[in-house]
Amino acid sequence: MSLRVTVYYGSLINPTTLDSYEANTNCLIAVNAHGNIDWIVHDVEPSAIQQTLLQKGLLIDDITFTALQDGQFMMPGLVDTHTHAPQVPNLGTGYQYELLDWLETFTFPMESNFKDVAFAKRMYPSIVKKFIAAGTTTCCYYGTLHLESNKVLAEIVHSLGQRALIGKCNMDRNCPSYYIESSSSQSISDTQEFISYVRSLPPGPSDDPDRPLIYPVLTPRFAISCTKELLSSLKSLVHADTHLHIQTHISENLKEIQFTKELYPESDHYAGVYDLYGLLRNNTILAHAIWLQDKEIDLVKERKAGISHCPTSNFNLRSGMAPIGKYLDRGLKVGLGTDASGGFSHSMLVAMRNASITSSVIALQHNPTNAAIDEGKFTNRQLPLATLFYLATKGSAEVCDLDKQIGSLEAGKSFDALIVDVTGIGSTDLERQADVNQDPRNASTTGMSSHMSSRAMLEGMLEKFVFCGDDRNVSAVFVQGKLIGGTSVAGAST
Ligand SMILES: Nc1nc2[nH]cnc2c(=O)[nH]1
Ligand SMILES: [Zn+2]
Repeated sequence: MSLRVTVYYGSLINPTTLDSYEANTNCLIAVNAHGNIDWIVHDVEPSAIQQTLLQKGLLIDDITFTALQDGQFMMPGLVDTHTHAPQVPNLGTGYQYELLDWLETFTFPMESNFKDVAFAKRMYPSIVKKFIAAGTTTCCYYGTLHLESNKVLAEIVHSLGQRALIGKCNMDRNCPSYYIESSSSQSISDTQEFISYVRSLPPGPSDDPDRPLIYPVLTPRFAISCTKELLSSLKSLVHADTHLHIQTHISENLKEIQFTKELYPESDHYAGVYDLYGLLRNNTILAHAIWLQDKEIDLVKERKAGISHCPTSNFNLRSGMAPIGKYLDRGLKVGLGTDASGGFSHSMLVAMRNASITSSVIALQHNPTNAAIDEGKFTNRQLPLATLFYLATKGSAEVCDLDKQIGSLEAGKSFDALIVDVTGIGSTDLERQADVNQDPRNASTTGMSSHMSSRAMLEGMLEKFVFCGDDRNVSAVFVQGKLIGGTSVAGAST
């Protein structure tokens, strides 16, 4: 990376709270040589750019300057809080089954292929590139149970420049004989080796060990697939390592919950099992969480663990609809996950759409006449665009306990960002809006757009991207300041 400061100029859409975001035109964002954001200034007219740079101590000749084009805006990168890299070859298949049969029939057979390291080396590069092309700058990956193939996954993610949490699955019971760990002690020693391996990878463009690209994440697959002996060992491991992230599945499917109850009669509920083994804390990511009881919600909140809402998968496997509005009103941290291949898409845009549909169906169930309701801000209501945007970025960063560093574009944070280009999505009106957005002086001469504020135009652009966009609209993907993907990159492909 060049030692020069890079300055981006254009529209910026940035999440702020659960139900609001900033949308500003003519923003300058300065990114330093380590890929961190030095400063952001809003509403700088083109004629004032040089003066603004001078005030910041920069000469235009000393920087790399990139101006966004009409129809483009910057936003923080998407953060996928839950997906399975080795299941991507199965995308779109197997949805005639519910969770436990689906695991047995489709998922374990596919994952077991990754025993072969050569297979992992062949498959993982294109899998990771798919997530990058979709605008996912940070991804929480489940790997398989295989130590060496998980190292391959970590190496590939690292070399492609994506930020990620990567976990080696722990699973030593209730799995088929061809895909199960030989003992809890083997599971633990492989896990320890994997954690050390990931932590020994170079930090990446930041050059800062406190901002690594890849984090290890402890990954007990779910309570059903772990013996108590294994969970006890994992407890000691997490107790000794408070920085270690944890991810697992919880309360996804009613048969799964029943089986968990039978295996762990000593616990009051599903969340209680994980709590008993010290697995609920501020850096724990709990995937699905569809059927949490009230006391589980309280416990998860008290432990500051986060929920990964995986609505596409929840529909496909007919697991249920997570009451995300209720969780938000109860103060839980919530992010979104694609959960490939329970989810049929690697794209967080698809997760956002299905989160919207889930909330709409819940709203219709509870309030079919759309009467005024008085149940908190989000409970039983359709989630607005601002909330979907927040969940996919800042909310997901909170769930990963990385919100000090990523999730929004702010001075001091890493420049993990997208340049989105919405020209060509659906409506020529939008292109006219985009023209106006770039130069407000055009507003009086551009048909229907003339009465629209730049805020309204940017809202329209974000909405179009979320509901109608795809990889083709992701022009540039930056992680820690480095351009790692997007359609603007020569040879970009998925
Ligand atoms: N959706 C989903 N749920 C799980 N529970 C345990 N393993 C899995 C998995 O691979 N996918
Ligand atoms: Zn999953």
